[in-house]
Amino acid sequence: MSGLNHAPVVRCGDTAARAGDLLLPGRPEALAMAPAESALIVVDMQNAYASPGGYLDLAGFDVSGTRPVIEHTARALRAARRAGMTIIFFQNGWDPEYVEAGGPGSPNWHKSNALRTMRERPELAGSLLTRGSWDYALVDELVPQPGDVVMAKPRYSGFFNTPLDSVLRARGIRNLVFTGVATNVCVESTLRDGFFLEYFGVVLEDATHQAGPRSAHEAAIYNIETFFGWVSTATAFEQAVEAACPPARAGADRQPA
Ligand SMILES: C/C(=C/NC(N)=O)C(=O)O
Repeated sequence: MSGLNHAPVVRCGDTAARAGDLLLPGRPEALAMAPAESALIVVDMQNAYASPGGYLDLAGFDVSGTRPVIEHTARALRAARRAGMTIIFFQNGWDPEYVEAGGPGSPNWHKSNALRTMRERPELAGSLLTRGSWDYALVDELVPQPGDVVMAKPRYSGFFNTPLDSVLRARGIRNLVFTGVATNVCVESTLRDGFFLEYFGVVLEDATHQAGPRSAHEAAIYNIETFFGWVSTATAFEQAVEAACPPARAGADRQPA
């Protein structure tokens, strides 16, 4: 992708890049990150947000552009696994009684388009973003593997009322690489909160999709690039992993006959 800078390089702690670092081209600068200090955060790749017939679709948002997001997230997952990074899948939603969603005393009750849609269409009551439902489930193409962390979140930010910060700190993680839906809601909210908590956040822009018009995605990317973090692509991430972790020599892992 054009526009991704290769220099200068930013590294958490402002130290020089070290052997084994991923050197990720990005905007406004490239980032150097040790895989052991980095996590791939897959935000809400649930049927609700990425599948026709899911919540966003039913609420009138265009989800026709989410297929490439699934594909690019799958590629980022393969690369992150190869690099040995921590992988965190978020699932947004609430208990079947919607206690965690908050009642009329919560702004979430008023602003959540999922809750509003269910109030407007009672036949959908109990089905949107409800734990245990098809809508809540991750898309079939993105299956967590043993060792991945799957975390529920009840609000847009992955840092709010979740163990995310303590899980990351316990592992010494400083860099967060984001994919998922929606760029302008949960991805941006989580990356922003991470910024305030001193995490270095980078979004893979081709592995995200907005809720709303394309200009909402562009505005979120602008905010991230200009104020809160860095912007790269799934392809650049794959290539950075490839460069840092070259494939084993052909035959090197064969057992002796
Ligand atoms: C609009 C919306 C976005 N969620 C997200 N995962 O970014 C919602 O949950 O209502």
